[in-house]
Amino acid sequence: MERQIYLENRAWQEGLALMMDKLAERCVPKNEFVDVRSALHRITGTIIRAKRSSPHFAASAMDGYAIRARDTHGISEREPRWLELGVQAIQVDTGDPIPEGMDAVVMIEEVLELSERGILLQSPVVPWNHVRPVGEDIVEGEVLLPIHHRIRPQDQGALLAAGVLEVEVRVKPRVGIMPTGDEIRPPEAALQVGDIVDSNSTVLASLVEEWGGTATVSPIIPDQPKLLEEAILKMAASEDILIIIAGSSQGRDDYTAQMVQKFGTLYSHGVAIKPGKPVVLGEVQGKPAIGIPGYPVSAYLTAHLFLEPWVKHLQGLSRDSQASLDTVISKKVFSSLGSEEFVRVKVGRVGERWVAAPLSRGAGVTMSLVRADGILRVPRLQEGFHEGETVPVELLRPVSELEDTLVCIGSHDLTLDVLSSHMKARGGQGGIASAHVGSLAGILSLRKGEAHCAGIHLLDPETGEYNRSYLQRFLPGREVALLNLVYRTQVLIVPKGNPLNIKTLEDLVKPGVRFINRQGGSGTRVLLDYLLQKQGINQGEILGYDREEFTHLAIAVAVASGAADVGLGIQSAAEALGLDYVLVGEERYDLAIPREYLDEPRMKAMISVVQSKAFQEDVLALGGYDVRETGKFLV
Ligand SMILES: Nc1nc2c(c(=O)[nH]1)N[C@H]1C(S)=C(S)[C@@H](COP(=O)(O)OP(=O)(O)OC[C@H]3O[C@@H](n4cnc5c(N)ncnc54)[C@H](O)[C@@H]3O)O[C@H]1N2
Ligand code: MOO
Repeated sequence: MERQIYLENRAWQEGLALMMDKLAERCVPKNEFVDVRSALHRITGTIIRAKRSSPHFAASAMDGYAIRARDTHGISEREPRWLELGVQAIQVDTGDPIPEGMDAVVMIEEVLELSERGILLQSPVVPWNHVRPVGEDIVEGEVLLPIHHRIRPQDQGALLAAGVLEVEVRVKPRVGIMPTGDEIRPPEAALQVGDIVDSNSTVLASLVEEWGGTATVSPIIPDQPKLLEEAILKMAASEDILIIIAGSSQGRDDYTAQMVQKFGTLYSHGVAIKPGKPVVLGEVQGKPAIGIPGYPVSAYLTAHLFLEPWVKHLQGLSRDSQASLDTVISKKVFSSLGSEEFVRVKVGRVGERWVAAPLSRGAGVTMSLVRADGILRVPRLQEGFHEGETVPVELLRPVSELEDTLVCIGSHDLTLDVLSSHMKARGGQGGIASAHVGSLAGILSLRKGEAHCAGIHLLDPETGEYNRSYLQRFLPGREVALLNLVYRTQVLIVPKGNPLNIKTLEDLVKPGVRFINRQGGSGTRVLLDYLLQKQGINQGEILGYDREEFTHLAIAVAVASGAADVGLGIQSAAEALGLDYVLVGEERYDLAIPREYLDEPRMKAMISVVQSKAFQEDVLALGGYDVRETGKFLV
């Protein structure tokens, strides 16, 4: 088969419209009847009408006596009247049918006296007093639910009350999901180097369920045209929508587009989005066939853009519009011209403003989706957004949760995640939204009013003191508290067994030693530069001094993967990845908190967690931390 090298670059809306125009009329919703008791969340396929009235008999609305209203004409306080029990007054409870001939109810509290003879009343009663007439709630033939309504618990109640036992709903669209790739393994498999767990199938199947469809996941199909062909044809025979995961781009084993072309029609291979560009849009045997790119973030996003509309279409629905919020961007976002980019962001409210902090952009970083509070779209013809620009964010979490979130921008430390989960464990919804930009950039975020607190560890080379002088320099005139979070050990992170025998900073200039550095403005970088200067070591002689990463874990990963031989970072990052390390020194890591946020309930909740024993014990368990001043405000 001939390989097509260039992907198409039309707007994703155009790609979807192409598909819809060709297929929508052929793929139409179907109806079925289901028992109302198991119809929760199903979509009505027609107008649903009442089969009987409710109540279907006149019923007493109160506990008391059923009477004839006319028997009470002329009664007053001065002329009370006895009504004979069993003849003029019959005892009823709430919900009982009104006995033949009676037309009103008096409540038991309104009866002046009760004897064997009867009840004594002192005021007249109007007809239908405390009687629920037939059909008060529902009248036979009345419309109960419109078409295309998602059935809720209260709807089930009304349907049953109205005598509807079976309800006509849309048949759930059947989505076939086919994971492909020689390297893809089922979740329970023991993994060899190069193997990848099939996580996408489950994510896609769950999305399909959320959208009202049912998903069937096929076994994992290896990258062999013959097997792929068989599997696609089998899926086309039984499913309404076909999903082929991976094999969508240009690799040697990427066959999805060719398969779609061979057995149906290929409408578009590629659309102008990022991530998710190589998506395959087509039709096989009259069914929508979508080739979903293998990278997990790309898979999630393309499923939202192209699969959701089809699952909804087959139920007669259109896509729900996403709640959106105007936010201020905390960090410049670059984006390439020509593609619409979907950037995952954390969102929090600082003072009167909503702030969005961009998360990792990699299409393989599934945690960016787990952490994300929203998605920021950078339009095709724009090169990104400036820091401080106001932009709309589509929300992935309810606003109430975000209201509760503390925004912490600054240096990265593993204890921030522990802190966040302790806050949530105490019943707070929000926890901490942290963005890792380095200590100095964190202080600047405080200056711009974009964060409640900044994690900082900045050594003043003049005084050997931490943090305070930087606040005085960069936030002059502002009252800022310093809450100690931890003291932590900075180490040279080296591979297990320390093969290059690195002992001191001087070893960084040994021939062949490849270093990996932290970004300028990070406290770790300031510490490194301070120590190098003190020891008279020339930065220029360190191979890799210019290679930068943004977090301690990223440094540890670079060493673990062999991309570098050594980097400076915190001990807990080395321990987290099972690496060896050489002690360099201890440093102070504080949370800088402007005065005006100290009294906010979510800030008070955080401070009380920092001061708690349970939090400090969890921090110590990470290794490489000291909590001797944790939770203390330092001058
Ligand atoms: N030369 C080019 N290379 C690539 C291009 C390109 O335009 N030219 N596009 C890149 C982009 S963008 C994406 S997205 C990916 C799309 O990849 P494929 O759909 O072809 O999928 P694979 O290459 O097989 O896998 C990519 C990645 O995803 C993992 N994967 C696959 N299936 C699953 C699954 N079921 N669960 C979890 N993860 C899965 C797979 O192992 C790979 O790591 O191509 C770029 N390359
Ligand atoms: O477009 Mo791909 O989906 O970035 O990774």
